Amino acid sequence: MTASRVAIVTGAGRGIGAAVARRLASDGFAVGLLDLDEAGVKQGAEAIVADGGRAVGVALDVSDAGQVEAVVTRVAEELGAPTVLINNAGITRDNLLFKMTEQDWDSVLNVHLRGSFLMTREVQKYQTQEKWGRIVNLSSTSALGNRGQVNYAAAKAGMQGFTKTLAIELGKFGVTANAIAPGFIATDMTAATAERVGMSFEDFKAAAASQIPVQRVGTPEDIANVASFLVSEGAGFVSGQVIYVAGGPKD
Ligand SMILES: NC(=O)c1ccc[n+]([C@@H]2O[C@H](COP(=O)([O-])OP(=O)(O)OC[C@H]3O[C@@H](n4cnc5c(N)ncnc54)[C@H](O)[C@@H]3O)[C@@H](O)[C@H]2O)c1
Repeated sequence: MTASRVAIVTGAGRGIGAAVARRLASDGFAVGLLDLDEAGVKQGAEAIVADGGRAVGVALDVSDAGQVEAVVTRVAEELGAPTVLINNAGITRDNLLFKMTEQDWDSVLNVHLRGSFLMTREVQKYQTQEKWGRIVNLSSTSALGNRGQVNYAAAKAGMQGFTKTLAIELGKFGVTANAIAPGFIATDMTAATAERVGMSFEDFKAAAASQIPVQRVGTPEDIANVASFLVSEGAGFVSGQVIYVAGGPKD
């Protein structure tokens, strides 16, 4: 890999995004860690720098066009042209359809779809200029349908169509776009779901694991491993794909 490549990871303050940022740094990328949680990304960037890597952590709301433009420009100035983008920032606002508010709907679609659109529109300027790029979008097994998640399922299915279209439009510039669709990954997001349904996280994970063919829930590193491959030089002929990382298909 060219040592100077720069990656941006959104939602890098914790969970999957933080693990992907650490992994890309150890793969040799300079990493811009972006998140609403400024303390989280600053800490993540400091840890990468302490390990001898290059990184910057910046606060950002991915659904705010002005902030996206300013922050991507800042990362480019501090680290160099960002040519890898991991659209990972996400939220859930679960409710059955009849209880779901417009706010629940709008906030989830805004972070996942509007946020990924704004980030990608900004980063593709550098990718098309450099004639090389990698985009990885976080979808979910919920894209196939999940009770209590009409908003999230719609957003995560939307991420798949978004990804395939990016692959078609940007391929001629040497840019690939793929989606990772995780199953159950143990993070604060799934811990919050456990709390909401009134279960301990340990019991919730055990119940989930019993339904997964490999009999365990996933870790953020399981996702980071696949992201690492998709952004590598060797993955240049893989584009427009959705990779399910879920311990096997639904039984
Ligand atoms: N955990 C799972 O089981 C699972 C499964 C499938 C898909 N995913 C997806 O993977 C991604 C990461 O999930 P996670 O489990 O690490 O979640 P998480 O809640 O632990 O972390 C998400 C991060 O995104 C940040 N974020 C939220 N809204 C933002 C915004 N508007 N701008 C910038 N940052 C924002 C949060 O501050 C947080 O640090 C999400 O897109 C999620 O939907 C997770």
